[in-house]
Parts: sequence; structure tokens; C-alpha cells
Amino acid sequence: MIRFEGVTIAYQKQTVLENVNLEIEKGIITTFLGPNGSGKTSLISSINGTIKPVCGKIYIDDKDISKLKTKKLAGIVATVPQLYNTNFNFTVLEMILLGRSPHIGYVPGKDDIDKADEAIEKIGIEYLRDKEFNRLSGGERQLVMIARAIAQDTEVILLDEPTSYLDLKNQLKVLNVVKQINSSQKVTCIMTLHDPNHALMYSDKIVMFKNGTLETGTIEDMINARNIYEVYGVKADIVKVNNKKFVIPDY
Ligand SMILES: Nc1ncnc2c1ncn2[C@@H]1O[C@H](COP(=O)(O)OP(=O)(O)OP(=O)(O)O)[C@@H](O)[C@H]1O
Repeated sequence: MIRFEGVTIAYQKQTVLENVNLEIEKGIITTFLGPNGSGKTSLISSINGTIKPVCGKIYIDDKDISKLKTKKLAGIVATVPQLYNTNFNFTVLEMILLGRSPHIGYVPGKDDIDKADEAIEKIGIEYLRDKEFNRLSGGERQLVMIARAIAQDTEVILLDEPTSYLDLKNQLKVLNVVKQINSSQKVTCIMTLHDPNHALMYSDKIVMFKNGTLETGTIEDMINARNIYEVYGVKADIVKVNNKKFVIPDY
């Protein structure tokens, strides 16, 4: 379980989230939903130690993450960031092997290359394996970063808008891979998403960011017309098609 106790996140003088007390269950998919600028990325980045709370504590399975060394934390938490650039001319395989660094010394071994190739195959990006990462499109890079997180082989994967650069088919592919690694390996997955329909299709629990406060619950509890209006200021109908729930915004 990931537990936030009295966590406040602030940049210079701007407090983004104050006194967050939240529990994220182990082994399920939790999605952060909220408007632009509401603090989703900030909160997700506090779990991998990129952002240090100004006060409060974050625990993963009762381990205070502020006390863990970077390499140790990277062995527990993998991250798929929103947008990733590197100054080095790494190939895709080399980028994915970087995800293995919590597990290896200075030189990757055969096991590490096998893990990277397994992740490449899982995402279906064999055709990108030997290309230069910096020359890929935004969507291709996102697929590589997801493969890297899988190769990292951690208990927790954080995905910050994992579908933002992807076409419709790749959006579903990536979300299906998230679902698959969650159900087969019981990896705790935490995503930020903008599409409430994706949240409905692929999450177990939702954390909604409403004007600086967080509300959490099951998709059934959280995804309703009132919450969609309160969070986004958009009127929507919730409809059922083939027994599946969808959010249809009023436009
Ligand atoms: N490095 C930073 N320095 C200063 N302010 C920042 C920094 N990163 C984020 N912020 C501010 O913190 C607030 C929350 O940003 P954050 O990126 O966490 O929101 P978000 O919900 O993920 O937004 P989006 O949906 O647009 O990605 C915003 O007002 C943003 O301007």
C-alpha cells in the first residue's frame, strides 16, 4: 500500500496540494482524474521521489520513501513520464536497458537484455529496437518509456498521461498492457488520465482532484455526472452500451 500522511506539495510560493492523507491500495489500478494544473503530476512525482513534499510523509509498504536511496526506490517504483528527452544518442534498446539499472552493475548482462527484449515484444515495438530514441515521434517515445518501465520489473508503475501522444489503437494497446501486467504480476499501477472513459475502462479506483481536495472511491462511486461537472465544469450523461458505462459529454 502507498500511504500519504499530511503531505503538502508546493513550488516556491504556490501550494499545489495541502495536507493530503490518502491510501492507494496495493496490486490494483488507481487513476488520478482532475483538471489541468490540479496537481496530478506533482502527486505522482512525489511517489518516485522526484518531488519532495514540503511536509508530510509517503510510505510504500510502511517504508518511508524519504529514507530510501535513489537506486533502492528505483527498484520499487518505475515511472513513465509525460514527455521524455535525453541528451544522449541512445538506441531504443539502450533506453530500455536504463530501466534495468536498479538491478545491474555497470554492464547489462544477458538477463537484462532478455528482459528488455521481452518488454519490447510485449509492447510490440520490435521495429524500433535499434533506432535512435531522440529521432522517434512523441507516441513512439511513449511506447518505449512504457517498455522501459516494464523491463524495470518493479512492484509499482507510475504512468503520467500514458496515452497522451498515442493514436487510438496504441492508446488501447498501452492501457491493455497496463491491465495485463497488473493482473498477471499484481503490479500496483497509478496513472493520470484525461479521458474519463479510459478511467472507466481500465481502473479499479479513482482519485479525483477537486479544487485542492482529493476524493477517492471505486469507478462506480466516482464516475457520475455530478463529479464530472464538479471536476471539469462539463455536463455529461452516463450511458450504458453493451452493459459498459460511458461518459458522453454534452457539447
Ligand atoms: N516545476 C514547477 N515549478 C513551479 N510550478 C510548477 C512546477 N510544476 C508544476 N507547477 C505548478 O503546479 C501546479 C500543478 O501542476 P501539475 O503538473 O502537478 O498539474 P497536473 O494536474 O498534472 O496538470 P496537467 O493535467 O496539465 O498535466 C500548476 O499550477 C503548475 O503550474
